[in-house]
Amino acid sequence: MKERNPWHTPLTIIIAVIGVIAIVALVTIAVLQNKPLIPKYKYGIVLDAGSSHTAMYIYEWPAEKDNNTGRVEQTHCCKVSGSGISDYASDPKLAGESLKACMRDAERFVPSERHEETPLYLGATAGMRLLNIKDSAASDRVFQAVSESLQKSPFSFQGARILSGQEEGAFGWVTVNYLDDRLEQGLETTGALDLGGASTQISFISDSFDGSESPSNYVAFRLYGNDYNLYTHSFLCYGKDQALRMALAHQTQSGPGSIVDPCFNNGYSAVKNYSVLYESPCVSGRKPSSAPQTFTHTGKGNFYECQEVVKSIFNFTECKYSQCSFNGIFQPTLQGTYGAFSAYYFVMKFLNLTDTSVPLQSVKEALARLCATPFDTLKKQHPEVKLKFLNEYCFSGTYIFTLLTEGYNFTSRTFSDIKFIKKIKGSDAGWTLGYMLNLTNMIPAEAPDTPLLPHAGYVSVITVIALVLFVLFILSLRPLWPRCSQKPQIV
Ligand SMILES: Nc1nc2c(ncn2[C@@H]2O[C@H](COP(=O)(O)OP(=O)(O)O)[C@@H](O)[C@H]2O)c(=O)[nH]1
Repeated sequence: MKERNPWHTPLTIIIAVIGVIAIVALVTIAVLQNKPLIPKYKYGIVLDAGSSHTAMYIYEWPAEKDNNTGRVEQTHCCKVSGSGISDYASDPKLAGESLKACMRDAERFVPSERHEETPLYLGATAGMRLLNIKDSAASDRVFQAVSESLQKSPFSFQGARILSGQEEGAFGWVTVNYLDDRLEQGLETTGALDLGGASTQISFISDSFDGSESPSNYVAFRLYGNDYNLYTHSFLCYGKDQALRMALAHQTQSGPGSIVDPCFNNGYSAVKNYSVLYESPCVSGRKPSSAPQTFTHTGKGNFYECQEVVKSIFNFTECKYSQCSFNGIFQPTLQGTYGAFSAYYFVMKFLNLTDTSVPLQSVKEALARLCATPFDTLKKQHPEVKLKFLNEYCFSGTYIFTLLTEGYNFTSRTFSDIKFIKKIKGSDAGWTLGYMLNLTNMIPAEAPDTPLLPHAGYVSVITVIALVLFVLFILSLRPLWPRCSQKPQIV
């Protein structure tokens, strides 16, 4: 006769089934309870109304993670066609019209059920700062027109305003460090170098700076439980387009009918209007009293001579502080690494000079070669590059080199601390993300509480504990285990 399996008693089978059901239920509940919710995103839109153009950025973050960092990402960027809003001073309505195509784009990228709650900001930078200096009524009319246009969008329009240079510098620094996850983790921060069309910003933390020597360059932050004493300065008129105006103004002081410019390649020639050149407040005070209507601008392409012209737009001597960058502006000792973006990136990328491990002398030599290249050859070498940019690379490269080395005092040792960047983890480097994070209170002053274990770790621990409990439970029933397999003992 076949012997019965001693485990096949009704009691052990019932215990095993209940045990398995209990474990499955425990793990299922743990997984469902703690599973991140189906990603539902929230959105924010920032329009960067720059001097040369406007760009719209859409950011998204998981709805349930408002207070965590490293989670806000740029999902879309739309370049507004045409020029910057400050160029519409004579016809402000067109400034509002120009934004419409990108706003329609935003309606497609942001799910319609989120439209109403999505904040929409417009921040204007140095182009509008200059228009405001030149004609504040015209600047108000431009803001009126863009605000009316944005109010018609389905988003929650939060206003249009000019950012101060200090805000532009500080928010650029926040963006770079946020995207690099340096703020939440309390890591050493990286400085931010931003070169726009009309202004340039430098922002960094220096141990030697606590704000006492030059309070106007000081911004204090408390982020994720850490205090930061940030040095920041924005140089109005030292963006690359206004710097070029100042260099041309220097060369046309006497009102000549033509100039031969070492910062433009040999073979370049254009007729330029005196009144257009001198309309900017950066140079308007220097307009020659007698000059023809136009002048012929031709190039001769010489880096070393160009550097002399570029140096003439800086004042390196005046300084009432312990140390200065230029124009009598205090700057503490450079420290740490730097992310250089916007026009720094465009120009250095074209020049193939984004690798800063090359010696400064090699950068100089590359610039000397570029400036010495005849313009026709340059056009043949780069048929894909827009002429308005190609014309100016000799000037722009020389300007960047001079600004960094003579202006901010980067040396052949510290130059390699600069990284020329466009994006970090898919989001553009610039002030817009930092601006939105600040306005939506998305970076807490204190570090948020974090769960003891990550989700996967939590589920594993629960499963292991459940199994151990089950085994212990079975073992505790040992007295009930059938003993029929034991041999009868002989007494
Ligand atoms: N070489 C080059 N320059 C660019 C490009 N896009 C913009 N720029 C120039 O870079 C400068 C800075 O541009 P941007 O960061 O948009 O500055 P903003 O308009 O002042 O905000 C301006 O002089 C622009 O004309 C590009 O694709 N290539």
